[in-house]
Amino acid sequence: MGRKGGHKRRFKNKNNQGQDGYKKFKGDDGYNEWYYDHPIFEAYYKLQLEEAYFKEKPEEFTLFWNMMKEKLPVVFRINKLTPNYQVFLDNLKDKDFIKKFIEEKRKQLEQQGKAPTEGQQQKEQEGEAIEEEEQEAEKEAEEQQNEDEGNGEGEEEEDDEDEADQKEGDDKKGENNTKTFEKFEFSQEEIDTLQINNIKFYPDELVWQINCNRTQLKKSQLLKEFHKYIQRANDSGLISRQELVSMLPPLLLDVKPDDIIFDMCAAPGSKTAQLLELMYTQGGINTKGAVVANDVDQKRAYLLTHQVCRINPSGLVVINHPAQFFPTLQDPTSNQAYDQKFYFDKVQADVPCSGDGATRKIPTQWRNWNTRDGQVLHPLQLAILQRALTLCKVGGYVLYSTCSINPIEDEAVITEAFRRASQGSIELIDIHTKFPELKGRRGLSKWTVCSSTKKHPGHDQEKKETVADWLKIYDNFESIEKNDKLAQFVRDSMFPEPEDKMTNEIKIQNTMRILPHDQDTGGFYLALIKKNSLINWSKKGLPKTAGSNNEEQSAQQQQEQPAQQQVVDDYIPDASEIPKEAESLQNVEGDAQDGKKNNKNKEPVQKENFVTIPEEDWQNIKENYGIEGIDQSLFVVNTIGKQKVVRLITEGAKKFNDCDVKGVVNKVNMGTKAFERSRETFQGIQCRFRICQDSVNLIAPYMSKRKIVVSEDDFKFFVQNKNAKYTEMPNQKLKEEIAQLGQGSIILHCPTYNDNLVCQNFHQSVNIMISKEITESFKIRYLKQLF
Ligand SMILES: C[S@@+](CC[C@H](N)C(=O)[O-])C[C@H]1O[C@@H](n2cnc3c(N)ncnc32)[C@H](O)[C@@H]1O
Repeated sequence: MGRKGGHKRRFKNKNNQGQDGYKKFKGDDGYNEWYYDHPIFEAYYKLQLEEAYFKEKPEEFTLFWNMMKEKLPVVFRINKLTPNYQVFLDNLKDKDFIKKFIEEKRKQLEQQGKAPTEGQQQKEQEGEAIEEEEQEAEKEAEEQQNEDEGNGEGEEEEDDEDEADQKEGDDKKGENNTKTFEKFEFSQEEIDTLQINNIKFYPDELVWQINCNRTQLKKSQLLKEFHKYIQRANDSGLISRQELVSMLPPLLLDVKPDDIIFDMCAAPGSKTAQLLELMYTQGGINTKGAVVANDVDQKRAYLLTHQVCRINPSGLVVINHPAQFFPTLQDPTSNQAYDQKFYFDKVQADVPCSGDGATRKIPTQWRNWNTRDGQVLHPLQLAILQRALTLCKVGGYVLYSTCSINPIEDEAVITEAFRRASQGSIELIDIHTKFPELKGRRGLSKWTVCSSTKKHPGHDQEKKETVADWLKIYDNFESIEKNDKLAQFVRDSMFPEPEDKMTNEIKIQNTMRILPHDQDTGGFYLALIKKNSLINWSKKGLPKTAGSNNEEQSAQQQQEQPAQQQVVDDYIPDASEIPKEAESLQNVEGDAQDGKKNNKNKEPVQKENFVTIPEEDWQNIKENYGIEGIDQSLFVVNTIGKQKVVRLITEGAKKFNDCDVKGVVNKVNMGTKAFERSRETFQGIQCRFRICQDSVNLIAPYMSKRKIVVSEDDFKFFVQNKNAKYTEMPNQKLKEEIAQLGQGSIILHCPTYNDNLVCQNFHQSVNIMISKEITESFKIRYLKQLF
C-alpha cells in the first residue's frame, strides 16, 4: 500500500526552498521529492576509484553509486555478557520469526477487539507521517539556520543507528535521481519476505541483519510492534544497534582480557561498548583490562557514559581531551626496558572524518559534500594517528578507521605517517585474511589530489559542464600556483609519490576499503598498524600548505620551532598544524549521531577525579555483604559532589588512574555503579549502602551474606512481581529465608541462569530494584515475552 494524498510539506525557512543543487520540490504526482544527486561528488569518486576497482567492469560503478543512495538495513549485535541471551538468539534463528511475531500480535489485538481496520490504519499512518514530516521540516530549517550562522553542524540523533533526517523514497533509484516518500505499510506478501539473517563473519552468531530499513520498521503499522521489541532489547543493553562496518575495528584489535585500550575518539561509544563486550566475554569476572574512552567534546563524552553503561562495565574509563594532545603519563611500575612512560596495549583511532562513506545514513551529504572537508580534516587525522602510535606500546597495535571513502582522509594519512616514522618502527598488517566471509577492497596505491570548483552544479539538465569544469586536479604539490584559493587546504602530505613508491613500500594494499554495494553496508576504511619499536618521528618542517608562500612559511616555522625539526619519539603536534576549520567539521561522521552540539555555550570543564572508597564506608559494606576476594582499591568514589555512589573498577582502570599522578587527565566517569548510599533510614538497616543491579553479576561471586539462592521458578516469580508481598510468595521456605535477613538490600541468585536480582527487603514485601529497561530485558530473557 503506497502513500496517497498530496499533503504539503511545510518549509519554514526560505533557504530550504531551493539551495543551489539541493532542491526539494513538489513533484507532478503531489509527492514531495528530494534529490539524491551530486555530480561533482560522483565525478570525484569515479576519478579516485574507477581504475583500481571498476576497470574490468565499468558498469559496477553505477551499482556502487546507486547503493550509496539506499537506506541501510537494520543491523544489531547481541551482547553475549547478558545471561540467558540465548532465548533472544533462538528467536532470531527461526526464519519465520517476524511473520510469527506479527501474527501473534494481530491475534492479541483481535482478542482485545483492538485490531485496526484497514481504513483506520491508513488514516493513523498518514496522520503520524504528516506530523513526523512537519517535525523533520522544522528540524531541517533549524539545521539550515545553524549553517547560516556558521555553526556548520546539523541536528544529530542519539545512537549509532539513528539516522539523520532522511526523506528519501523507496523505488525510484536508477530511474532518475529523485526519491519519493517511503511506503508506510507492508502487504502480507511483503511481510512473508522479511527475514533476519545472521552475519557470518562475526563470531558466535551475535550479529543479525533485517532485510528492511529502520524507517520501514518504524512506520509500518504492522511492524511497529516488532520495532518496539528490538528497541526494548536495545535500551536494556541486550543488543546494540550498530552499523555493520562500524563493528570491524574492535574485532581487528584482537582484544584480550588484560589489555588497556585507548579509544581516542570514542563518542557516542558503539565501538567502546563492543571492545568491552569482547574483553569481558573472554575474561568474565576475572577481566582486568580497561577501555579508556576519550572524546574532545565533553557533552559527547557524557553521552558515551550513558550509552556504554547499558552494559555495566567496570573496565570503562571516560575522559575528555583533544586526542592529538593527549599527555604522556608516567608509569612507575613499568617493566618496559626502554622507559617509565605509560603505554597502551592497543589504540583505536576512529578519527573524525567527512563521513562521505555514510551517505546511506547521512543524506545531507548529497547537499553538502565538497573536497574541502577532507582536506581540512587530513592534518587533524594525521596528528591523531601519530599520537596514537606514540602512545601505543612496542608490540602493540593501532587501528585507524574512518567512515569516509576519500583517499585524502584514508591512504594519504597512513602514507604520510609512514613517511614521518622511523623506518621499520611500524608496519601495516594485512587485514584481508582475517575475515574470509567479508568482501573488502585493497587500499589504493594511487589517488588524485583535487579541489572542487563549486559546491554543487545544480540540477539544471541544460547545463553542459564537465568533470574538468568541476574538479581542479593538482599533479603534485610543487605545481600549485601561489595564490590558488582552491588549494588553500591542500598540503604536501596529501600527495602519493610518483610511481606509487611509498605506498608499495609500506604495503598500503594491506589496508581495507569497504564499498557499500559489496555487502549492503556503509563505506568504510580500516588500517591496522603494528608498532615494532619506539618511533623517531622526523618532521621535515610542518606540512606545507598550498596557496601561500610555502618556502617563506616553512622557513618561518623552522625558526619559531627549532625543536620540532629534531627527531622526536614523544610526538605531540603543534596546534598550528591543524586548521581551525577542522573543529567545526568534527561531528560530521556517520557513526556519531548524538545530541546537538552547541560550541557557543560550552560550559567550563569541571575536573573530576576518582579515589578509593573511605575506609569506614568500605568496612560497613564489606561486613554487611560478606565481601571477600576483591580489593578495596577497586571501589572508588568521585571527588566532586556527595560521593553517593561507590563504583567498581578493574585493575586496568585503576592502573590508568594511578598513572595520572598529576591529575592532568579530565575524567568524566569510571567503572560501574556498585553501591549507592541508601536513603532508607528505617529500623534494622545495618548498612548505609544498597547494592546496585549494574554490577551485581560482578560482585555476587564474592558475596557471602545477604545472598539467597533461588530456583528458576522463584526467580521468574520475582521478575513478574516487582513488588511481591510476603503473603503472595508461593515458596514458603524462601519467604522465611528472606524474612530472616531483616530489612535492607539483598540479592536473589539463580544458579540455572547464573544471574542475580537486587531487591530491597521490607517488613512484609520484597521490591525488585531494577530499572524499567532492565525489567524489559528480564521479561524478554526469562519470561520469553514478545510484547
Ligand atoms: C567517528 S566519531 C567516533 C565514533 C565512535 N568511535 C563510535 O564508534 O561510536 C569521531 C568522534 O571524534 C570526536 N573528535 C573530534 N575531534 C577530536 C579530537 N581532536 N580528539 C578527540 N576526539 C575528537 C568527535 O567528537 C566524535 O565523537
